[in-house]
Amino acid sequence: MSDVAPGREGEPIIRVEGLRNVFGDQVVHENLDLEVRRGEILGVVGGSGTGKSVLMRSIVGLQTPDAGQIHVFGEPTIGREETEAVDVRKRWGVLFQGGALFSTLTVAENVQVPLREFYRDLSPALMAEIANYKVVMTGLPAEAGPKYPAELSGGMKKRAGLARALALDPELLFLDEPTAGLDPIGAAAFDELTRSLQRSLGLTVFLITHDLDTLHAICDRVAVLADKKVIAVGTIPELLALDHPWIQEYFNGPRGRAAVDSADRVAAGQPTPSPAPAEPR
Ligand SMILES: Nc1ncnc2c1ncn2[C@@H]1O[C@H](COP(=O)(O)OP(=O)(O)OP(=O)(O)O)[C@@H](O)[C@H]1O
Repeated sequence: MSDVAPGREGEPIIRVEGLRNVFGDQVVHENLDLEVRRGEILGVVGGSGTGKSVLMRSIVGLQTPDAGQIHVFGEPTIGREETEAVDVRKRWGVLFQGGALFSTLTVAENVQVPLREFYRDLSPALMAEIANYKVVMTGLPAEAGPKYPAELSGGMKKRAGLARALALDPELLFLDEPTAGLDPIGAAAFDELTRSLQRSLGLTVFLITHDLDTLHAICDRVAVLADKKVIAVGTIPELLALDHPWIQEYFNGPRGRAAVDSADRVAAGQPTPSPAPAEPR
């Protein structure tokens, strides 16, 4: 666990109980429980189609589950009108898969979207100032603000999406496969950025990923989705002690072992094939 949010670290900030999601005759979640603790980076893993994104969408209110309870910051989020949940929604930011930027808006305008939604009274000058600050905070050059998404590299788009997710100074950050599509160096740099922002801003992070290097580099705990539920949550050594076949294959397969070797080299201060550069890619 990280050393942020003194006093309340470890308290559950998200509590999911008995979640059920069904699409037609496909049961995606059945009796799924999960707690996310304040101040942690929780990695969420599972095979393709196990319902990681549906879980995230359920938590942030974009998917209405068929059963179950979800509390975020102690407030129920299921079945509430958007206007009722507004105080809770302001306290989180979401980076969707691929960045999900509005292609007709500049980077700075994209970052201003949540500000316009929740703080309509802010002056245009202040909104522009906040947006520029968030852009730079994610490691993008200030000149990226007036650019359109099509003018950015994949890594820069992810950073722009992150800047938008941080627009409202959230306490809780949802990241859906943030390093997917990035080369190993860009992915390592994004991991580094996530960890440093989480520490400096005291964030709690819900991070969906397939990236074993990310899990080893920055996640405090990992939740494993399989069999329609969260079958285990813990540190990687704790998970490795379990004999579930998917967990063993995932963490102990060739890619899992390579990620362990890489993490060990970082811990030992030895050079690795994918050092994090200063510049965004
Ligand atoms: N709106 C929807 N309507 C119908 N089926 C859906 C809907 N959203 C998700 N599903 C189905 O639910 C299942 C879980 O989808 P989800 O996107 O959560 O998986 P995932 O674990 O995030 O997968 P991946 O790792 O491939 O991104 C999939 O079979 C998907 O087709």
